Amino acid sequence: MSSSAHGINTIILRLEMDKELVTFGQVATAINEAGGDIIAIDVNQSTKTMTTRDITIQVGDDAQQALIMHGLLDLPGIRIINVSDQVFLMHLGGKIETHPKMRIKNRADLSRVYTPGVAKVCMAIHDDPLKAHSLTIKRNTVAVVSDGTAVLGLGNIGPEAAMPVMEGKAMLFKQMADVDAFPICLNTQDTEEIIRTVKAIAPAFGGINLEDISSPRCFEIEQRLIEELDIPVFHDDQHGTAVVILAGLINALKIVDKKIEDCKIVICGIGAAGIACTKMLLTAGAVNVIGVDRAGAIVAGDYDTNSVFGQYAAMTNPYLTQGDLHQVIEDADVFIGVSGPNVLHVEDVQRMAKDPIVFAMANPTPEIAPELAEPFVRVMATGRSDYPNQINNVLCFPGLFRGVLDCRASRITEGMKLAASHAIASAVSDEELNEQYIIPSVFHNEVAARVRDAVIHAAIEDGVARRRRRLETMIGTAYMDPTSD
Ligand SMILES: NC(=O)C1=CN([C@@H]2O[C@H](COP(=O)(O)OP(=O)(O)OC[C@H]3O[C@@H](n4cnc5c(N)ncnc54)[C@H](O)[C@@H]3O)[C@@H](O)[C@H]2O)C=CC1
Ligand SMILES: CC(=O)C(=O)O
Ligand SMILES: [Mg+2]
Repeated sequence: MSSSAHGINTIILRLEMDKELVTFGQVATAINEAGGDIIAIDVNQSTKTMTTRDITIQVGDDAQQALIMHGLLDLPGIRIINVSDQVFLMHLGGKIETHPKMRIKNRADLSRVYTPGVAKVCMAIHDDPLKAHSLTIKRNTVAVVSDGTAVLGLGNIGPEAAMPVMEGKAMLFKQMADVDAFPICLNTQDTEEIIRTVKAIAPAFGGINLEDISSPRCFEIEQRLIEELDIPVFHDDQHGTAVVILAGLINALKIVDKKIEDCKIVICGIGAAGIACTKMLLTAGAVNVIGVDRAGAIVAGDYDTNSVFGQYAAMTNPYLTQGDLHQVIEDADVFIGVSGPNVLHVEDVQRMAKDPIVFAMANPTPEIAPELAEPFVRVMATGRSDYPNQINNVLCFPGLFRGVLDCRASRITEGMKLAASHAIASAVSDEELNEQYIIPSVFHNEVAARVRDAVIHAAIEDGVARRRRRLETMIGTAYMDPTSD
């Protein structure tokens, strides 16, 4: 599936046109009739008989792109020389690179940043390993680790194919919160080997962000790494997503004037994101949460109590509601989808309670297309950037890790996650809050700083902040003071 299958995209067509057989007007009409929007035209080459033009076109999806191509090929005297897709162009050669902080101008500099000078620094860290936090990049680094088993909603596509997502996460870490993140895609899907490998690379990092590792392996991998490492480990798809969902729900419930404890909440997709989201909503006061996976509602008694679904059933579905998604959705106040594409139907949404809230967060294709659901819901959100109300873990992980690195937290507590949710929700003021704006934009310039401050505050309260300098003075300061310890 190409990326243009997932939203508006821009393509550039290089067309060779025989001037005697076809006019540019005919070309433009063919593109417009197929639904394409021409946004730029460049003449690349022109002779008496032939002209080559680059035509930049906005297209809705792959089907529309194919329609445009067919329309053009139906014209006489047209040859399509090349099609370039902006999404692919932006990925050429990867999306990130490393930069040195200073230039080595001469031998004296060389002898300081490298041998022999560097040896002094090595030995200082050898004598006091904590100095690695102030004398190496560890102070500001996060490893974004994936095994490629649950990449977005694309499934087990392997480590190479996971790289573009992990590079994207690294870009976001840097741009949103000045964290230096490294995409690390492992060529193993074995739980023990992943744990061993992450532990082995940990010395270079101040934190570990696990990404797109499928459930249930992700639970053990995260738990073991939390126990066995002295830096924070956070599975973004579980907790980052849960933090942002709760933030969105806090604000959406204000709009519909309902209390979380009174709501029937259906969560579809009881994997990494679904389980963490459930736990967070229960902590926030939800009572009637019903989880639905491929085999229908998860009900106590149907599963071994030690299994993942057995443990899930024990904390949810108090009224033992049974059935598939289309049955369970009846009278639900809230639907949260973290499963796969198009599992929720318009008829389901129509049977929800008054003022339904639908968060269809499967990426890249949501559980229901907003165009279909919107006429029947009060608040609609997706995980995507091309619709309003983007509920995406990018609102959490940059600011959260910024806070964690700045206060050198030993781990990430429930209190820190809850604080992050409230910080994100608070970035939408009461005056701004409306059906189309329940969650701040990913580009809201205060979100990462708010999350960072709230996380540091909670880390101090929970006793997990290890920074030696007076921690209180960090809140509200500029990011990271490199001279302080
Ligand atoms: N918007 C956001 O920030 C985020 C969105 N997601 C999306 O949520 C989805 C799940 O992600 P993870 O929890 O990491 O994956 P996962 O693989 O851990 O869990 C997915 C779960 O959904 C279930 N599922 C799949 N198709 C289903 C269907 N038709 N009906 C019911 N259940 C179904 C699977 O059995 C599995 O239990 C993906 O599409 C992912 O892109 C995940 C994390 C963040
Ligand atoms: C956003 C994200 O992390 C996911 O869809 O997996
Ligand atoms: Mg993810």
